[in-house]
Amino acid sequence: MKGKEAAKLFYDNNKFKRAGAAPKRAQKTLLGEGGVQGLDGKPHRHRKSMFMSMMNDESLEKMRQLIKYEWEFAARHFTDQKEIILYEESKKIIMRAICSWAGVPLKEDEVKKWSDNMAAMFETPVSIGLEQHKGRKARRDSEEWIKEMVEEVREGRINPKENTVLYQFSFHKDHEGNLLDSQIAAVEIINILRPAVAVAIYVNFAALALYQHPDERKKLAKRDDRDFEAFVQEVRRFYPFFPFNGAKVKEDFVWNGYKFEKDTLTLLDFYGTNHDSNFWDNPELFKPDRYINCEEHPFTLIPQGGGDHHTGHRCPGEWITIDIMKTSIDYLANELSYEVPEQDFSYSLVEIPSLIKSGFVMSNIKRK
Ligand code: HEM
Repeated sequence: MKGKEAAKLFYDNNKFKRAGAAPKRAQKTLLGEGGVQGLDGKPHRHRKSMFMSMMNDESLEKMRQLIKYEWEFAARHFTDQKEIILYEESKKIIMRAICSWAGVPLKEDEVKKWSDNMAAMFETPVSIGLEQHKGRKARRDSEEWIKEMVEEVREGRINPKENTVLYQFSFHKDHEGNLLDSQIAAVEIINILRPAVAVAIYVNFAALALYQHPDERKKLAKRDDRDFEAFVQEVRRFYPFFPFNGAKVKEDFVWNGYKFEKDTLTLLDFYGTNHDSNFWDNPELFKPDRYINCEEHPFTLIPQGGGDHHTGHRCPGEWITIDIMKTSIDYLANELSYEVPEQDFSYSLVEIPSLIKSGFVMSNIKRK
């Protein structure tokens, strides 16, 4: 299904459930088992509140400062190198910032190892053979790493600050008042780290958009937050990322003449909804101006899901995603000068996730 009305239906908790909707292969790599994505009803709302409580103003401001600090640190090193692959560098920048924000200790010489592990989980969810094996190993290793950390926090052997993800998730009690199993707490902490690192994919698409739309890039020189917001929203709408999600029908019902039978897996086409010409004017054009003075789009701009963040499955990481993108775009548009050598900018509309083939190579980087 696609489009505004279909999205409203998909996010109706009386009609659809998530239990049993995710394929095993994705659970073994991308999602993990026992996490918030597969819960429904009260257990879901309760677990979701654990994520949402971390997304307050103070905490988001902290994340903005951390990502700026990490970009600044990385930018200094970019100027010593002949060229860099933006995708590889931004995964490390984000991993440092998100671990620091989440209270997860990460040694500098382990940044690459663990950011590669996070990436392997989202780069392989639909793959088979060796690639699938790589994703599964990354999940096993990462869960073991974080599970041990949760146990150490509980035993008082490491003491993260109270307002961090590591502390809050380690001591979170479920809707029946029990501590989460340490394995599940690990799955949920990874549900913060892994998708944050995946924002590197959007950073890459933003770099491509800046390169291919120099007039839009010029607008960002004024550093007006409204222009940054519009640019980010258009990158999230225009480029492919998480193409669809699935849910199962709760009880038989009929909608617009279509019969939905209990337990039928139903997919909502996120990319198709973001490009639906019934709603979007010239959806195949990259046009950030379309967001100036317009209202919110809870069921039409759904790159990270739609509906309500608290009661539904919409991504709780949207604010962090947008903030990481804004800071990264500011560095790419205003803080750095660089050349973009000839390379393969193509990306697929059928692979999950869709990555720019070259990873976006930048050379001769200087501070402005
Ligand atoms: C790279 C950018 C991101 C994309 C494209 C993305 C996309 C999505 C999508 C499509 C969903 C499912 C929505 C649904 O089924 O209704 C989702 C859920 C989720 N996302 Fe994100 N996300 C991103 C970043 C983040 C970040 C930065 C975090 C955490 C800091 C995060 C944490 C989560 C969690 C915990 C869920 C499960 C929510 C639930 O089931 O209630 N995501 N995301």
